[in-house]
Amino acid sequence: MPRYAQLVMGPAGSGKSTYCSTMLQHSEGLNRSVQVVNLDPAAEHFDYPVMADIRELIQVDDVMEDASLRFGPNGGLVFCMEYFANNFDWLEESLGHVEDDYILFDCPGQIELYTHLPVMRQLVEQLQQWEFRVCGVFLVDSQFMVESFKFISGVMAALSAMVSLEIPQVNIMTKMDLLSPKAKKEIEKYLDPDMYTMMEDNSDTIRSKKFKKLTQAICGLIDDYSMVRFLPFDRSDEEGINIVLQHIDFSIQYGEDLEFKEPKETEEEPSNVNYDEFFQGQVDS
Ligand SMILES: Nc1nc2c(ncn2[C@@H]2O[C@H](COP(=O)(O)OP(=O)(O)OP(=O)(O)O)[C@@H](O)[C@H]2O)c(=O)[nH]1
Ligand SMILES: [Mg+2]
Repeated sequence: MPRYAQLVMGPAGSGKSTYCSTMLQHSEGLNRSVQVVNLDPAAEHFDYPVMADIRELIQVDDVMEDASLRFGPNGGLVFCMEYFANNFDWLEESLGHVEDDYILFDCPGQIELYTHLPVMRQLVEQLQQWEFRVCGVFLVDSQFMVESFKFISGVMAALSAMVSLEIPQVNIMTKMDLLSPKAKKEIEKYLDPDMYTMMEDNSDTIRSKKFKKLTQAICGLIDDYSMVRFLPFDRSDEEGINIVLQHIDFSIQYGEDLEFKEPKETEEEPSNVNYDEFFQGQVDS
């Protein structure tokens, strides 16, 4: 039986932990069993119950306090993640093995983890060895995507995660509820972008010829290969959350091997009781 995982990634503050707790609640509503693992050794608070927490293995504060290491917060986090990569047996033990496992991994926000450090790729390879089908979920804050140059850098960040992890990836624009109606309209063009038009709209602002050419080449590459698309995510919109979940499920073929489960009987009982009472009433009268 395959197991399923979402690797929830993205820059600091992009909404990863909120996404995990929203997705967890949404899945519970669908009667689906989903668990969350916190992989952020610097996490201070999150509002979901965890199946496992990396802070039981190692914490950034402890690393920073260590006089022989002398790390700051960023170096400390990288150290923690490397320590984690050398101790995957901790994760194996914490995960156990439940039938139809579906696990969300809430990852740290340091962008270098997804661009050039090997840790996340090692994690993906390890999960695949444990029979997980892994989907990368890359979150970007929609507030920072409403201008085309910010958008291009968001696309590049998502793209570097895609290239370095080599797994299916769903890109998401978070915090859509915070956008004004005007910005919401504006952002539609970024969800399914035409990179050529976007580049032309802004080519006057690029002064250097070399940069103009480079931006043109990057935009062309992204457009020609349909490399990056974004799905909107509004934590209050159940239908939208479902669309995101369907895309992810599809990319890891979730559901194909599932056996049919009888619906829970407890939900049926009250209506049966009412019928019984109704018919009893008919007989009595
Ligand atoms: N309005 C709104 N706020 C959100 C949404 N998602 C996240 N936030 C807020 O954005 C802030 C950061 O969210 P987190 O979920 O902690 O982001 P994160 O990516 O886990 O942050 P780090 O782990 O520090 O990298 C919090 O104050 C959240 O309440 C959203 O969809 N809508
Ligand atoms: Mg977080």
